[in-house]
Amino acid sequence: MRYGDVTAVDGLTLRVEPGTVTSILGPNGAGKTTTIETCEGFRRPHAGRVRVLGLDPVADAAELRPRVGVMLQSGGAWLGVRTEEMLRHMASLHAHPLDVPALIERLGMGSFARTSYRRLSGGERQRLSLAMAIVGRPELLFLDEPSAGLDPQSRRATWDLVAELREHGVTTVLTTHFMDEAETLSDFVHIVDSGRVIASGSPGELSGDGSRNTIRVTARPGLALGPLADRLPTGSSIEEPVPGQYVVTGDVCPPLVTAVARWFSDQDVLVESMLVERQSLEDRFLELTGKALR
Ligand SMILES: Nc1ncnc2c1ncn2[C@@H]1O[C@H](COP(=O)(O)OP(=O)(O)OP(=O)(O)O)[C@@H](O)[C@H]1O
Repeated sequence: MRYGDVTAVDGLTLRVEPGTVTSILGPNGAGKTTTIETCEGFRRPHAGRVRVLGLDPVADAAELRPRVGVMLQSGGAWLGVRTEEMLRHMASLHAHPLDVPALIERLGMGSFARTSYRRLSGGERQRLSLAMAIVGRPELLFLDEPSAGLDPQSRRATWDLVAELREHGVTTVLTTHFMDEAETLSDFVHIVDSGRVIASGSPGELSGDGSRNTIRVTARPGLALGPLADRLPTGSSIEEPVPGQYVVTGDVCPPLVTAVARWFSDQDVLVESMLVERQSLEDRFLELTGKALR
């Protein structure tokens, strides 16, 4: 996908399994929104093939519309319309919509049900957009930064809703900058940078994959580490950054943990504590995409 000279999405390949929650992560400008909008049929790809529920999002838009829920990054409602009115309108476009008052109650929108869109706060608009996306009981849901600007309560309510929809077999594809959101909600995560997928997997696989997992050992200070360093596999290292605190860095696997424990035992040193620390999804994200601002 290009905008003039800018190639926003560049040979990106990803597949979403039915009934799962998939998160697309990436720095600002990575191409997430463009990807999602292409799947929603709002943009026609310049090259490549996009299929949504087996259909072409542009050519088969009429067939897809009732089956797909879309939450855009910006609004989707017109300024003068009241919250409940907008939801009732959306519901009227679908054959078997959710009950509007129940949805308003479920998403805590009662206090602004009669407020016009123009007067809604950013978070209230977000909640209305989410409600608009799900009121038609979609099979597939696209959520572009669903919890941006939400307070913690609304964020949790959004997470609960996505998890509940998943239990009912709904497939969700979302973009987010919140790593905890991706970690909590997703079955699969795709990290996108410069219009391409650069890493994919479950949140556990992605964060566990990294080279920055550590074993932290507390024991008698000042041990000579050379002999242990010699026993460690290539790519691992050990240091004592604080007296009595030893840190082994590398591909932390069960044999490495055993080797480290055995070495301390061979020195007749009592290990006071030993902790395996896995890097977080955020650590992995920064490792893959770099720390420079975009
Ligand atoms: N309408 C447009 N016209 C020109 N360039 C655009 C347009 N929309 C997006 N771009 C450019 O395409 C690239 C990808 O943008 P996109 O909005 O898909 O990124 P994103 O990953 O969703 O970013 P963010 O996290 O900031 O929302 C960026 O370089 C952006 O400047």
